Amino acid sequence: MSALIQVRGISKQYGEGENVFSALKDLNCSIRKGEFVIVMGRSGSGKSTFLHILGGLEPVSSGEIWIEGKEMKKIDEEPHVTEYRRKTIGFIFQFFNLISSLTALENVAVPLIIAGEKEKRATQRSEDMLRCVGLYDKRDKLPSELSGGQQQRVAIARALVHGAPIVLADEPTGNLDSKTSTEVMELLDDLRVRLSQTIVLVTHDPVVATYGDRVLFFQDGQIVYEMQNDQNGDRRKRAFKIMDKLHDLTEGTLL
Ligand SMILES: Nc1ncnc2c1ncn2[C@@H]1O[C@H](COP(=O)(O)OP(=O)(O)OP(=O)(O)O)[C@@H](O)[C@H]1O
Repeated sequence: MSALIQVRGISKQYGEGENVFSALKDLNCSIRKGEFVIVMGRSGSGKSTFLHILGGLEPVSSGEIWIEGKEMKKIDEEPHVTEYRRKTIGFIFQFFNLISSLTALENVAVPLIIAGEKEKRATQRSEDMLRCVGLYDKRDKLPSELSGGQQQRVAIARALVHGAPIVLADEPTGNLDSKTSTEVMELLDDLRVRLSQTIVLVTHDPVVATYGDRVLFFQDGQIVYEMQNDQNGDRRKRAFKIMDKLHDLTEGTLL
């Protein structure tokens, strides 16, 4: 697998003068095409900032990011950044962020319609995607008529419908119970393999983290440890190993 995302010495500062705060500090990493990368760390360690920067929602203060061999600085300006977000990135959030007045099908179709796809084709692709997440029969329901897990599956369908090579997920199971969380993770992992996507996922949950190929542990805006997950090993053992490491790094003050 070749490097899809290259992060070279990036830093991110918020504020100015005396109030300047460094959310990311000289951070380096490389993510391969098709990899499933988990980002963990205590609250405020810079996980969401990292995801937002990768997604083109925030610029870096210094350093370089290369995506598919292109330097992001060149992407960072309009109109390229909007196009980058539309074509290259699929976002999944903790609170689903579905549009409450639109049906499941219409929500999934939104990125395609915005990208200028004809309505008939957009509907067809969205129906196919809803089939993939097992919700075709709920296509005409509003978000309020769906369970939390179903809403997140609609959000996953929306994130993947335009075939983005990179999926960025910020605590996608943070609002779900453990059984639904497992279902959502199984689905995401299955789709990732079927659609050849690369996922970077932020979570506080060690069980969710077991789905990744690799776990990056953040502390004070830096990656302080990396763990390869043995996908053939026992999931419970993997979760304990991750939990132990988190405990070591945060002295039990993570959550
Ligand atoms: N727009 C902003 N202006 C100022 N400071 C910010 C801004 N966004 C984030 N920060 C600060 O940067 C640091 C990193 O924030 P970030 O949201 O990336 O952390 P996180 O690891 O995702 O935390 P959590 O697990 O609580 O979501 C925090 O101390 C936060 O207060």
